[in-house]
Amino acid sequence: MNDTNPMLHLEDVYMRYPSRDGTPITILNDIDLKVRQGEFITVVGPSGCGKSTLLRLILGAESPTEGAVLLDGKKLDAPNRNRGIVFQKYSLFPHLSVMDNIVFGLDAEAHGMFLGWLKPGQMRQRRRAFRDQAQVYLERIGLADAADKYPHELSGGMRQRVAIAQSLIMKPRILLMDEPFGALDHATRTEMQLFILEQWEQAEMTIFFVTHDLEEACFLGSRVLVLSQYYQTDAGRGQGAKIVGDFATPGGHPKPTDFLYSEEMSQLVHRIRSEGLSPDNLQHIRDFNLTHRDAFRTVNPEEWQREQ
Ligand SMILES: Nc1ncnc2c1ncn2[C@@H]1O[C@H](COP(=O)(O)OP(=O)(O)OP(=O)(O)O)[C@@H](O)[C@H]1O
Repeated sequence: MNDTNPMLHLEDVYMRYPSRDGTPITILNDIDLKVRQGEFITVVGPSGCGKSTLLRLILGAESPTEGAVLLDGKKLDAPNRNRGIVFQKYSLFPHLSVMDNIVFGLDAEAHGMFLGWLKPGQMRQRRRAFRDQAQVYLERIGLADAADKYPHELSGGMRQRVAIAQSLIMKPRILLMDEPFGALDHATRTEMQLFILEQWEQAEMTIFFVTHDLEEACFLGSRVLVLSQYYQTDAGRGQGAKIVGDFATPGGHPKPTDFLYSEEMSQLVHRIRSEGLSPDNLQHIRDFNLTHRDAFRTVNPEEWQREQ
């Protein structure tokens, strides 16, 4: 990686939120992360450790309490078309057709930029051009015949395709995906994994993809980041999450589908698990080796202790 000149640099980032009694709680603790253009970064870690917070910082929806998020060496501005986001649910407007959902971002942007000086005829022409562009994306996502349908008429997988197209049409440099396939059944999920790899290849984007599924993280990512708040430092027990693992995935990228079932992949999953996380077994940040089976699902310390 070109570490000296990364596209995105989270530089010594701390994120703190006020707790109920007003004292600040550290969520992200000194995150330093350099990312180059075109990486497919998957992010795993215990529930509540700060994965979505990390995405919000990269989106520019929030600013770090300390440190900086730099894009091309400059402090990140407010969210804009350079950075798209797809959530597990609720990315679509239920009252808009598939076509209008996809066109929405372009329309909103044009409305903000051109209102007041475009003549009605020009606006109509521009809108037609947007719809033509959306049609290209509809074909790309295999939903060319669904332009006039509404989200409630679509399956979960189809809805997520539309949500992805809604982001892609803005041609973002960075696509942020927060457990986008978490609500899908196994078959649809596999189909969507191949779909996003295809889109990533075609659009040459950088992707951040949060998931609780380690297999998914290893299959999709060119790089897997492990974020966790369970660690010790020389100063005592850690506060807030750090990046405790940063793995380049083998198998080339995008990987052949049979990588999903390969020995190489199960070794990587095992390695991440064994260098992973459990609240009961705090390790020094230098030598993580935490092995609870649910480490990457739910590790709320009280819950975990109750389960034992
Ligand atoms: N605006 C906020 N104010 C206060 N606390 C917040 C705020 N946003 C997030 N948090 C807290 O920050 C922590 C990290 O939340 P975040 O949603 O980033 O974790 P996560 O790893 O994405 O969780 P999950 O895996 O469950 O989706 C949580 O304890 C959450 O309650």
